[in-house]
Amino acid sequence: MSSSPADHRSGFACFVGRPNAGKSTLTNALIGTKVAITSSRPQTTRHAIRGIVHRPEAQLIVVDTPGLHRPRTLLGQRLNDVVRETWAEVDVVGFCVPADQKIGPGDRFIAAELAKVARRTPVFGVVTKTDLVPAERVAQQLMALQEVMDFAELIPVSAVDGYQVTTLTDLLIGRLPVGPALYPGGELTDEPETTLVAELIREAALEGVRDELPHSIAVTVEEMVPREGRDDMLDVHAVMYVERPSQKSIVIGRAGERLKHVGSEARRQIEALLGSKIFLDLRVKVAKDWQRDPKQLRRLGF
Ligand SMILES: Nc1nc2c(ncn2[C@@H]2O[C@H](COP(=O)(O)OP(=O)(O)OP(=O)(O)O)[C@@H](O)[C@H]2O)c(=O)[nH]1
Repeated sequence: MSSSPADHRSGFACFVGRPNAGKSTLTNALIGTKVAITSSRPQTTRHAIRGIVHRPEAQLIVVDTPGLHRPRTLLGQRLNDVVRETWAEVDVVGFCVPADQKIGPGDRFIAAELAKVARRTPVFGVVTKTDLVPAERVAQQLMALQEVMDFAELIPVSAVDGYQVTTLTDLLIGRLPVGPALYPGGELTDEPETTLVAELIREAALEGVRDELPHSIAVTVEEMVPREGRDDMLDVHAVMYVERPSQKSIVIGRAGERLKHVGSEARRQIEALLGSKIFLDLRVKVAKDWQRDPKQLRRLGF
């Protein structure tokens, strides 16, 4: 661990907001590397993946939580528990509302929950995706957001064109306690590599399946080992779980085309993450109703 100046700050932040608010993309923009999972489908972030902003004067650890939502399954309940636990632990929370959508009941539901932690933890109102709308619309959204609850800061940002991403980072850092760096320099995430690899495969699989049910796919990495006799190649053995045989045929596709595409897309992402060539052995299995079965949930890492 590097030595830190006396006024060095360190601590945790997380972004909350309804599905698709842009939390993962914003986390990636802050960190500058792809660690959280983005997808155009809602509620795809499951793990509290952390990315770390390293600066000489501060270390900001971003915890990316799943979206808070009305729970219908055991998995849904666990996700909400994770969200609340995360809020209780962090130093500052960013509540994300997209600039291009009206503030609705979903946002108010989250704001009401957030108001409970706002006494102890500063909550920022963050208007995301400002690149999608004209400036007047951003201003209107800021005013509408101000009505929802008392924020410690209000700030518009765009993760896509980088607007105010650094300013937001500065403001977040300003709320961290004085303290030494908590993680060694250069480390971007403390998730085990296998979890990140599994998430990348799941993301690729979700992009491939245009119809339904992001929650019906889970991925585990069974083994990740260097290829014998080569130091530039890893063998990755992974299993994609679906809930029903019908879903299995969807993810495999006609003559295996879809699975092949998912495999090569995931391989590209994993190679970029690990900086090594990989061979991906990806199999599909049916784990009946895994979302409702505590034993299976545990095995799949929830
Ligand atoms: N134009 C634009 N699109 C964005 C921006 N940020 C995110 N998006 C898009 O909005 C969609 C949702 O973004 P995510 O970052 O996955 O949203 P999220 O809030 O993490 O979503 P969940 O994981 O479902 O809770 C994706 O298609 C992103 O590409 C932005 O600043 N500008």
